[in-house]
Amino acid sequence: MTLILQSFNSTRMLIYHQFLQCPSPPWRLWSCCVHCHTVSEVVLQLSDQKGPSNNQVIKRRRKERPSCPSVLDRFDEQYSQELGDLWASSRAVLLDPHSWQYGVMLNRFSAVTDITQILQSQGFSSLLLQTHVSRVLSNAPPIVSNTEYKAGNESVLPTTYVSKCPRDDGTTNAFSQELQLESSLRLSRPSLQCYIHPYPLWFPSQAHRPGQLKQYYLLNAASLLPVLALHVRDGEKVLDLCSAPGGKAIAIMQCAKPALLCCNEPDPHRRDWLSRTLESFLPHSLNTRVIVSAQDGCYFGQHEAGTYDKVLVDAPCSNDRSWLYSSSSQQGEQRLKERSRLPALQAQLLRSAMSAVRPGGVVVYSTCTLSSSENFAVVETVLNDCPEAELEDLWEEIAIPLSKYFTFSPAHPDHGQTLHKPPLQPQNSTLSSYQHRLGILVVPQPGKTWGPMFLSRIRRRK
Ligand SMILES: C[S@@+](CC[C@H](N)C(=O)[O-])C[C@H]1O[C@@H](n2cnc3c(N)ncnc32)[C@H](O)[C@@H]1O
Repeated sequence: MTLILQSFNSTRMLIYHQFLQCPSPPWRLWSCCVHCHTVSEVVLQLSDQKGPSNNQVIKRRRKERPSCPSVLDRFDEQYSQELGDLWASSRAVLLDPHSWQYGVMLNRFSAVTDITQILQSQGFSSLLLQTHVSRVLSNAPPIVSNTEYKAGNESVLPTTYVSKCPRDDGTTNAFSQELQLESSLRLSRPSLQCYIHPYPLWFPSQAHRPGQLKQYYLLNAASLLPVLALHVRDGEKVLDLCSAPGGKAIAIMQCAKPALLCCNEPDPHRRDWLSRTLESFLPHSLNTRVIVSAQDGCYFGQHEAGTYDKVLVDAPCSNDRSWLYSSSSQQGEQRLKERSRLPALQAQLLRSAMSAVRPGGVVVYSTCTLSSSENFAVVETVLNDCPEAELEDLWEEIAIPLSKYFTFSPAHPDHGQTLHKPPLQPQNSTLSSYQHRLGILVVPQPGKTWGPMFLSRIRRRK
């Protein structure tokens, strides 16, 4: 096992996890958990089972990239007004990429048992399994049985897989039996599984392996909330209106067996990226049910009015995390200039989604910005324009049960576990309680660095 830490300039380094040697074929992974604010380069050495000659060195360079001053100034001005006290701590998180946490979403179409073991041994725990939200989702009656799944060849997870992961003494243990049970449950009852760590642990992304599906997708765990809010059921027709690079499309396919998932993306480069994601995570047998389209989402609803049961609008927005690290001040300023056009585009996409959904169907609108004009204001505009739009409450269903993991605005003043539902007067925010009822906003905070993520759910009246 080799772990080389290079170029660190402080003793503030803390390694708080044991190295783990995983016996799973075809590769061995030694991994470690490093928490360090000043380490600028970490080299992890991975070795496959064929021996040291096949060693592969993976370098992870954490560049100390400066934030863009003009973007930061604009955010300071706007978000201190909109978020009040929450902005100072959120700002600290956004300005410290070393503190960012990553979620690991498992791919149920791949063999994931070994990954589950690795994650659990490293202190990752399942985000959604124990929550009210997942209970709501898993209470949906399983329409397909285990055998139907296998006949449809939609999972490559053999039921005997865990027997290939013996204990050191060659026997299988209670843990592997538990995993076996979990595996068969996953087959019979699709469920979204995401593992998170309390610390900002880096987990390696998976390279393309010809003929094999990827086992997991790394993401900001808050990105799963819009998918949970969509409540996709087996047999439904679903539209992912702004789909690339496809993280939420993959998450949708973990939750249920839709009759159709249409992934729309007008930008050709991003559409290629989307296609590669779908290919890497979904089996060929789903090719007729998961399709890619290339329309301008603003007009999608005109062409396919009333067609879909569920529509996700994960809109283009000022992506706060990435905008703060614009590659040059020129790029940052250009983005800020174009920012004023976003609310109109977002409202147009949301209107189009309201046309594409059938009466009684559901639209979820989401962004990854804290900006109120791209979040609450867009939803408010469209509600005013569409008499058939009916807002649904996400506080009881998502914000309150998941407040252990995410900080939602308005948070309790002490930033503790308790969350105030918005009809109560917000105490540390300048947004009105009416605005807060338009959706829920995940605000990155120390220790819960997920977000920014805004989501709102609207039902089209019958
Ligand atoms: C926030 S990203 C979507 C992320 C994606 N849902 C995921 O989870 O991986 C927004 C996407 O909307 C696309 N987009 C921009 N303008 C659009 C339009 N007029 N119609 C549809 N999509 C658009 C962008 O190219 C971008 O890929």
